[in-house]
Amino acid sequence: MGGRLCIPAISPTTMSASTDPTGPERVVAAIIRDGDGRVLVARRPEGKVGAGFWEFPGGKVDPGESQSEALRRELHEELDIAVGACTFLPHYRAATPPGIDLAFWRVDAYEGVARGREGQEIRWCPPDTLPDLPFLPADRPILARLRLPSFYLISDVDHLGEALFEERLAQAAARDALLLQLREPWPASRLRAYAQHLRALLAPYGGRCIVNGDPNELMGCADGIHLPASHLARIDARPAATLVGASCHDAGELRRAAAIGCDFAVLSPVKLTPSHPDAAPLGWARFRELAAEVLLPVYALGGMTIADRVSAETHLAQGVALRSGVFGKDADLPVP
Ligand SMILES: Nc1nc2c([nH]c(=O)n2[C@H]2C[C@H](O)[C@@H](COP(=O)(O)OP(=O)(O)OP(=O)(O)O)O2)c(=O)[nH]1
Ligand SMILES: [Mg+2]
Repeated sequence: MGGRLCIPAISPTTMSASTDPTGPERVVAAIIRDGDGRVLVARRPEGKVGAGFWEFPGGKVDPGESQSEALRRELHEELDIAVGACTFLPHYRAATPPGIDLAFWRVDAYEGVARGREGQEIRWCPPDTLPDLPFLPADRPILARLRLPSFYLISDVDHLGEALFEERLAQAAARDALLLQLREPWPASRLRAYAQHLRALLAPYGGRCIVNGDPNELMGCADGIHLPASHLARIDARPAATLVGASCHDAGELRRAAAIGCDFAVLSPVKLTPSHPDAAPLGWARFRELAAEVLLPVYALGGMTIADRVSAETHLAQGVALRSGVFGKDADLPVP
């Protein structure tokens, strides 16, 4: 996941199938979730390339077909479902070898009961269990994305006070899947104790808490660790935590986060922010260029609001990172 990647310029408006026989094979794959957040995956049947490996349902785009037409046809053929609304996911980029152009779409609505119509095994799996299945290698970066929500919240406890912070956090967690970073200028003992408390608060909502700081001091107290950029520069191996994130500001730091196997990075500042008035903002165009160089999920940080989520995804971000003070203000909470 390290080096420079060639990202094909795919956009929903330029999606008709290639008629150039020397062009890449265009393939569409579907992310279908049930009400519990489980994802539908299929095992490639005997006789196909990659038989026995797991994949996301889908297949090749026929000449003259748009991607969404191909998606509807493939899911009818493979799963016997009629797809309604579906959404292109520009930030879902697979590690496909040259010659294949694999685009992911989210199925927002469908009719029917999915079944393996071509004799293939299908399963509904919680995203955390997907990495245990033998997946087509190209899909590995997609599995990492599926474990992460669109919102990465950064704590603001010293500013808000514990009671108000926890009230806002619970409100937000009830509305949307959340990953929270506990980031406070506290001694490790206080961070450890409060991280455990927050983890218990978030667990009933399916939210998770990771803690910012030195992995040697904080390991095991939360669902993971967030590495400050200064720490990322000093370590050679990924800390053995369930989830590991890293703060990055340039291409070198992003490549390093990818190389040591972080699960995600946060890239900042995207816009001007009162907390860092002297830092030159990257802007969305530069953010996209930097995010395109790694397959690692990258959150956008700096001057973000909840409404920036859509811009973030079109600029290849996993989602937006924002401080809880901003997150809860004036009931400005995420739309489910
Ligand atoms: N459908 C799908 N294909 C994937 C994924 N990951 C991945 O590398 N691929 C590759 C495998 C194949 O080389 C190609 C898709 O081919 P396919 O065999 O599904 O195409 P198809 O459904 O049209 O099948 P066929 O009629 O050509 O047999 O893309 C994935 O998650 N889903
Ligand atoms: Mg297929």
